[in-house]
Amino acid sequence: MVYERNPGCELDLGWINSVNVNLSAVNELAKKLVTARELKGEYRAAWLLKAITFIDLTTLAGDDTRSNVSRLCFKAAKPVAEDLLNRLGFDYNGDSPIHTAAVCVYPSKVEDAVHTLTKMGMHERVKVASVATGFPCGQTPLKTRLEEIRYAVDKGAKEIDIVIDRSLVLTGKWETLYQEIQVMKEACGPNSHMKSILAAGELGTLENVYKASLVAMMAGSDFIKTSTGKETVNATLPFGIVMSRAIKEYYEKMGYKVGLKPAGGVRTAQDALSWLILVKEMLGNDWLRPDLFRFGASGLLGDLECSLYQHVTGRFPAAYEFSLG
Ligand SMILES: O=C[C@H](O)COP(=O)(O)O
Repeated sequence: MVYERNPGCELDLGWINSVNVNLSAVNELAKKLVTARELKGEYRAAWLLKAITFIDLTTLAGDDTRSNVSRLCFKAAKPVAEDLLNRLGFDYNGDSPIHTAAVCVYPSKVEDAVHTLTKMGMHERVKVASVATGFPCGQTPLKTRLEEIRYAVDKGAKEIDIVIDRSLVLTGKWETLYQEIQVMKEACGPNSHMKSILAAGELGTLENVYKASLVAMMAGSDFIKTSTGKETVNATLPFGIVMSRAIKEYYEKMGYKVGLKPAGGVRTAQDALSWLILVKEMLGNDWLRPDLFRFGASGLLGDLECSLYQHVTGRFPAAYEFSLG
């Protein structure tokens, strides 16, 4: 996976203040995306497999342990039962492309994930992502938030999912938001990719989601991510539409491709297909690569595997036939 780094640009308040979102057009498009996901036949299997390669397989729970993080890593490295994968024409030998893009854990579990993936020889292919900066609320002092990033990088995280301080968006403090994200990017250092979680469900309006997306990109975010998974409203298609528009506009003006990561509540194969169609329609095939698109999900993989099984056998799997992970 080759990352394109976003160097960011100066904060452009004129650009931010010119943002205007047509709510009914966004909702209309979101409805169409739900209808468009009814893919059939071979295409469907190919898209389901592709969806697996975009997952940041996540565990962000208070009871995470070294062993459940290890299990997560095994599942990330071999996400589909081997016999099912064989029936789809793939295997796990050599350079199998079938693995998730990353695992995503708390900073204190980064070392465990790096250890397991290294032992499996998969650490170059399955990245270790860590949430940081007072996840999920981002309400700790900036100094502490930056230390958390440095800790996770030091333990081997190659991707850092920061959370923004939503109060800065709600009070229109764009300069402070920009400066905070900029120093967070610096703290990630030259080798760790930064995803900025906007927590769109807490930003009040779609216009704020658009503006926060632009500020995050101007400050150098390599990805913008919808949600932490802990808000009341997480990854919705309207958020995805608005954030994709912002990504496209940023690309057209600045020439850098920033990635998109819907996260939180993406649980079914149908949800995943809607997102893939959204990205294809709004950003184009260039974005359908793990370095530019991810799903942050703890439960999606099981349903993708189940749908692949159904595709191959024409029936739902019995519980004993494979682990849904
Ligand atoms: O960043 C990833 C999210 O926390 C995952 O949310 P989820 O558990 O609803 O899939």
